Amino acid sequence: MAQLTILGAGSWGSALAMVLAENGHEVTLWSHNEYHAQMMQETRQNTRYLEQLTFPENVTITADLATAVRDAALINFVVPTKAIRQVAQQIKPYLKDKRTDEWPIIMHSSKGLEQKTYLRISEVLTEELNLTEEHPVVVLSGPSHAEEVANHDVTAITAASQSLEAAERVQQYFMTDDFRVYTNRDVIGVETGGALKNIIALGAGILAGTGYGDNAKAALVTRGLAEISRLGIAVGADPLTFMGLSGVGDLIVTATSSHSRNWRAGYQIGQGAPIDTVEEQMGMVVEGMATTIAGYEVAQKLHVEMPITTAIYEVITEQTTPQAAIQQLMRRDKKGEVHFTDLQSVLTPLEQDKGE
Ligand SMILES: NC(=O)C1=CN([C@@H]2O[C@H](COP(=O)(O)OP(=O)(O)OC[C@H]3O[C@@H](n4cnc5c(N)ncnc54)[C@H](OP(=O)(O)O)[C@@H]3O)[C@@H](O)[C@H]2O)C=CC1
Ligand SMILES: O=C(CO)COP(=O)(O)O
Repeated sequence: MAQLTILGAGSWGSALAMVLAENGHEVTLWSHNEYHAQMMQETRQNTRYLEQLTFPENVTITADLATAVRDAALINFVVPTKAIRQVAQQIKPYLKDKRTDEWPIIMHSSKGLEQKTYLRISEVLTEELNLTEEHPVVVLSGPSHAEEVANHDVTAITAASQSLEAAERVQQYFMTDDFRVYTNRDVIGVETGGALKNIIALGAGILAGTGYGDNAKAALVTRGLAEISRLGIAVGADPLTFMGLSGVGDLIVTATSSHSRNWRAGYQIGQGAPIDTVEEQMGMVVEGMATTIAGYEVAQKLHVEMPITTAIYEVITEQTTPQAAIQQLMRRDKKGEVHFTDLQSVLTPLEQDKGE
């Protein structure tokens, strides 16, 4: 059995460590917090992030990055997006030579876009670890609340990579009777869907917190998917990916569930909580806040129309209220409902714009 490493001991890193361990692998779970690592190693629990889980014996928890990384056959980044570049820089000294057979699979299971550069996480890892086409990143993404995975509820998820072989190895490592993994080649689509759905989940929470009902939720999710797809296609994704687990699947699970930290943060905002306190109150990462900023900025840069993202951006930057933002969305010019198959023709003029 292989030696596999998870970097990041929050809720998702802990749940994924459990999945790998249940498949019989030797798993190392790394936390950057020495005290937290020691507590988890001693008590076999992660009471701070995922209390229902008991770590199997074959999970070792450490705060020592060299130990975590040196002999790993797979390194899975599961830290918040804002920490990805820093953690990649930290592991560099401990990685083996790329020319040897011992080079690990580099993968991530996080969801977001880097602030200011708007890079996807695989692009940050490729940049920092000088990865080549021979060693492409694998992305694990899809509808998967950590709590439900820890409870052995049934989950289906996607492993995407430019290398089908690498994606299939990840599929092999993770797949269990209640954790089903599909492979996919569209890394851009899978990462873009995973990142942008958090914006819409935040919006769905805001709607619920403000008092709107199911019609509004369905409208938001459906039109949200249209704009996620529009931006995704503009950056090179396959439109069909947004119909899959990492697209509509993850959007449904996040925008309709109170498990979702993004939905809950939105709900608090809709209820009138001060926006600058919402993330801290959650005590866990709320990726949608930063992704809304990045998503809005990149849409502006690429001239992609994203009215819902713009409305949520204006709410979280306190330029408008949820009620005023919803009114503004409803009073936009009359439109036809553009189908996904038509999106490419809609985008062609935008593509030309980009080239100017
Ligand atoms: N939870 C879920 O159900 C799912 C989450 N994801 C994604 O996985 C990623 C991680 O989320 P999740 O585990 O839920 O987040 P949590 O908030 O539960 O945990 C975050 C973890 O990252 C650690 N961390 C924070 N900053 C750094 C840093 N600079 N260096 C190293 N470690 C750091 C935290 O440590 P400490 O608190 O000790 O500082 C904590 O262990 C996110 O991108 C999320 O969108 C994807 C699918 C499902
Ligand atoms: O990505 C997730 C489920 O697939 C988790 O979403 P939250 O970060 O909103 O909890």
